[in-house]
Amino acid sequence: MPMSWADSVSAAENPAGAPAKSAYVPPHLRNRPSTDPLAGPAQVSYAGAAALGNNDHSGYGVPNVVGSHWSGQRNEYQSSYSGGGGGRGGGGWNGRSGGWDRGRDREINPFTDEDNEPVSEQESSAINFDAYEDIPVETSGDNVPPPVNTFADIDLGEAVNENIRRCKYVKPTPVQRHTIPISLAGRDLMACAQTGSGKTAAFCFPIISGIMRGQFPRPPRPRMAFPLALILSPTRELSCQIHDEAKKFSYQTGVKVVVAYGGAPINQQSAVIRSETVVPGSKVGLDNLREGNEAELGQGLVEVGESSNYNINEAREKHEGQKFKHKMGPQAVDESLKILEDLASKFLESFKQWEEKPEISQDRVYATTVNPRRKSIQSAETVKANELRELERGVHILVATPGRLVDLLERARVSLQMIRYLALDEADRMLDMGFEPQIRKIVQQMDMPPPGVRQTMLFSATFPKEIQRLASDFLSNYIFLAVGRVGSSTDLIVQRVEYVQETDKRSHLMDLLHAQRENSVHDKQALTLVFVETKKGADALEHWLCMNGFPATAIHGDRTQQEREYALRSFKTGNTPILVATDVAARGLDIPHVAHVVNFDLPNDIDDYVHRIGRTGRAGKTGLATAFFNENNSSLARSLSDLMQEANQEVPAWLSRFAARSTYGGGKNRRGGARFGARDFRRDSSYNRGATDYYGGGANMSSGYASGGYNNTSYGAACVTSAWD
Ligand SMILES: Nc1ncnc2c1ncn2[C@@H]1O[C@H](COP(=O)(O)OP(=O)(O)OP(=O)(O)O)[C@@H](O)[C@H]1O
Repeated sequence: MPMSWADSVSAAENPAGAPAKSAYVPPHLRNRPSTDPLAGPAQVSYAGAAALGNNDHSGYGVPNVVGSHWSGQRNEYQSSYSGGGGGRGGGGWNGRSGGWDRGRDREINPFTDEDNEPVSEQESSAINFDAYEDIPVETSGDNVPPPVNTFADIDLGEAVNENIRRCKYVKPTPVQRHTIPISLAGRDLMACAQTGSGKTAAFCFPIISGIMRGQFPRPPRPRMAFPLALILSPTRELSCQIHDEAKKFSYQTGVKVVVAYGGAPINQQSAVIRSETVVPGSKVGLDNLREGNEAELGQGLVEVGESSNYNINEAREKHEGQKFKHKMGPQAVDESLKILEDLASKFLESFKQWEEKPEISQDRVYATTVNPRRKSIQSAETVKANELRELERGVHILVATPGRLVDLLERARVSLQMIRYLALDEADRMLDMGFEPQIRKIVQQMDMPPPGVRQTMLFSATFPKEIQRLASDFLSNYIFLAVGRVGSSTDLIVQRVEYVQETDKRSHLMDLLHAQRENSVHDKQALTLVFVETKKGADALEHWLCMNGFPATAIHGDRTQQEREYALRSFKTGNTPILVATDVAARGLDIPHVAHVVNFDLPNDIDDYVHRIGRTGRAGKTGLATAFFNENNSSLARSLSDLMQEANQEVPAWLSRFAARSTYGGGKNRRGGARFGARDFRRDSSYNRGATDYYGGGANMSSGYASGGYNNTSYGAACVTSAWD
């Protein structure tokens, strides 16, 4: 007879009640010391989303959702573990004998990673939860599960609870209080909450907990990954960050998280040799060469040649052992670049052939190409053997950027047919013009179960209506949740706008930085993030700042992955406390101690502004954002002025005059109708006109927030049509 998850816990702890036969053990219960070594593990039944109170997901019983394909799947799921465990090596979802258990033994403790030093008690208590107390919350949709107040109110499982303690999260943030019960109930969700308010944990906790509770079939094919959950995000850095967070939340649970993102090297070691010694951001690399460090090209080459053992031999023979010795003049540098160029084409050649012959060793095969403009080596295409190996070992949660995932799907490295949970972080960005085709391909045109079978969660701080409309294709009878005003910035960020002509921007920035330096003698960790509009602009400003004695680094889409990672690390550690960035760093990145965000160039869209300034003022901490505004930004004046008013910021009179003159621009969501992305687009009268009633015969809007309530706050203040009007 099937047991509930809670029963299985007690059964595992009480061997007397355990079935005699070997049976499936949820990952979080494996490796627990048993009082009776002969007792078999507990048997659990599938208790996925459908069984957790979801009133619209009938799980695999959803009739005719996509025809017989899914009906067949359902039978398979039901039968896979009946009778308990069987099969391979005492269970383990990935079908590898003892795989998860061994993996858990070797699991690196993410809480001791030097990049992720635990937050001190003092720092933790500095998180100002009071800042969130009166935050307006609105939910709409059928039967919205009520929010919880504490983590103890939610049954996430002891292993996750322990990790929450390790993270020093004392209580859930508002978005977590509302979304976790909704997600645990198996409901689809479109959630909008302010930057830095804890959305990552809000989607990770229920996914991890759901996987721990669930019972899933073994993957049908070896050498192909069949993740149960997919988390998509728009940038490599954000995917890595989510991966790091998810690893912490799932530590010692047995749930395995893998990240797949484009452009990183297969082998960090050889990549470091190439990128840091030979040519990172060209400048540093070439300086390295000039200043006497050895460029260990020969060594890198040998590694590649030996492991790929394929077509690279020619290049290897030619260059093996070559080292570029110190004090290289410009001529030697040019010469080295020429050799690198030659190598790059060889690598590319080898890469192409490898693509056709995947049985060839994947170790350390990578392709590079030379970017002549910047005279640097760029990883054009990278085959990441480590990543592939990780995937092959089995994965529960795959965190990926869309491009890389499409690549893996097309090469049949990953199948989405077992996906139970789909989360899109920065969902509005993922569905705007740049990403939409890739997302549609992944979600609708591959083998992912359809809405209603999988559980889908979309998160962002901004949610323009047209994007909501697109997103609804991916959802089934979903709940819309808005925590804080949709698309607004948090009041924790002090926003300043200064009128600065283009030609004065640099000197103005210099003044700001000088003032900051004087004021922050004792605050060495304060970091400044400077946003510019173009990649070229980022390079130029970085260079200019460095020349003027301000240690700066830069991140943008033309930089190699190694350069991007290096820049971010250098910024985070405070080695270069100024980071010049394009919008590639605008979303999601959670960098402690960013005290000041400068919009050197303002973006064209107010949502981008919201995300950019949201790199400061996170998790209840305060921050400062300064924007340089001039005539070129006129189209943003009105939405910027409104946004600032809503966040109780002082709006300069000159900006109000600009705003009065201009119509709405700078924010597609702001045009027409209620502003600030307003609320659930299904509540628009135009939505239901002549259309099927989304709520199945009568909208049931509920304001999910009991205490406070947004009507009691100042958010509907004079002059401002808030999202809640
Ligand atoms: N319950 C909690 N208690 C304390 N800190 C928390 C809690 N939940 C999350 N945090 C911290 O808050 C910070 C911001 O979280 P997160 O990056 O998930 O924000 P976000 O809402 O996704 O922001 P963005 O919109 O910019 O992507 C992180 O440092 C995270 O560790």
